[in-house]
Amino acid sequence: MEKMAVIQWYPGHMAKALRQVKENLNMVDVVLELVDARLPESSRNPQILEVIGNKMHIMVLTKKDLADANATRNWVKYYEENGLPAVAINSNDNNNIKVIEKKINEVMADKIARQESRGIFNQRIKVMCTGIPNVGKSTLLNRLVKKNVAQVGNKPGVTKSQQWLKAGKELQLLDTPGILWPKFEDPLVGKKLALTGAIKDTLYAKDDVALYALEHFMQYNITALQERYRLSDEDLNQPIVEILLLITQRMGFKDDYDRASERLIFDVRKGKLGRYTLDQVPVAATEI
Ligand SMILES: Nc1nc2c(ncn2[C@@H]2O[C@H](COP(=O)(O)OP(=O)(O)OP(=O)(O)O)[C@@H](O)[C@H]2O)c(=O)[nH]1
Repeated sequence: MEKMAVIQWYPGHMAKALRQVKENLNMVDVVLELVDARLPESSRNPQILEVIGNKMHIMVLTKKDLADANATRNWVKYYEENGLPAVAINSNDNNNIKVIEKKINEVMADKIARQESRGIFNQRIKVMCTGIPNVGKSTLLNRLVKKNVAQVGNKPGVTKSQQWLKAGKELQLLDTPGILWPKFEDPLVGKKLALTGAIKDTLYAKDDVALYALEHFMQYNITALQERYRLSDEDLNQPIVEILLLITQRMGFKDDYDRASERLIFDVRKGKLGRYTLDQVPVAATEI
């Protein structure tokens, strides 16, 4: 992934956003750490985690409608078993929003009880919403607030500043811009983030990401690949680069595999090859 190695994707506003998270942490009761259900671990920003420290926090696996349902269940179970409250949601479904509200109340129950024993009632719970770009922070906030207050975009980096919003009678929410970390130790993480739309499209080599997608679907959902691009068993016996060239031809793009790669990535993002989860739950994990 040559392009990724040389292009600067950690602009000033991300460094600033991380500083803001740090500065506001004392003001909030609970942090929602939004991760993409299709890649829960790869979309966890280690810098955000470091800043959050021991603050009470809830893992929110977004876009569960795009992820493999079984894998999502296992991820939620995995986090919960490791002492981290977790919920999976589809922000486009209002019913899912209640799940978050319930979880926040659950996590805050002890603190609320302590406040009430001191005669303090009806304090709004202050919630900070963090995560990488395009993970769905603004969409979730808009749902919780029940109006369009945060700007939503299907490309990363739409939210540029922080804002406090009131949600119902109980919550006060702080939106933050998406934050990526400066360097991916594992190049695979970069490919997964690119494939799912967390990195600007101009910042990665499309064919590299398309080849990764092909490898994933060859292993986990070969039927979807065959059906979508009319590939026979024989076609799939070829080296992966040859398969990409075949798909390019099937798409009618002759030898323009850059264009085909773009289309393939788009298809994966839109769920045209079915639901998928790129991160596998660790089998014998003891801690996170
Ligand atoms: N399918 C699906 N799409 C979602 C969900 N949540 C958000 N999206 C879509 O994901 C894209 C990004 O959502 P945003 O809410 O703008 O993401 P953000 O985290 O605020 O993005 P930044 O401003 O870049 O930090 C939009 O196209 C949303 O419609 C979800 O649960 N399911």
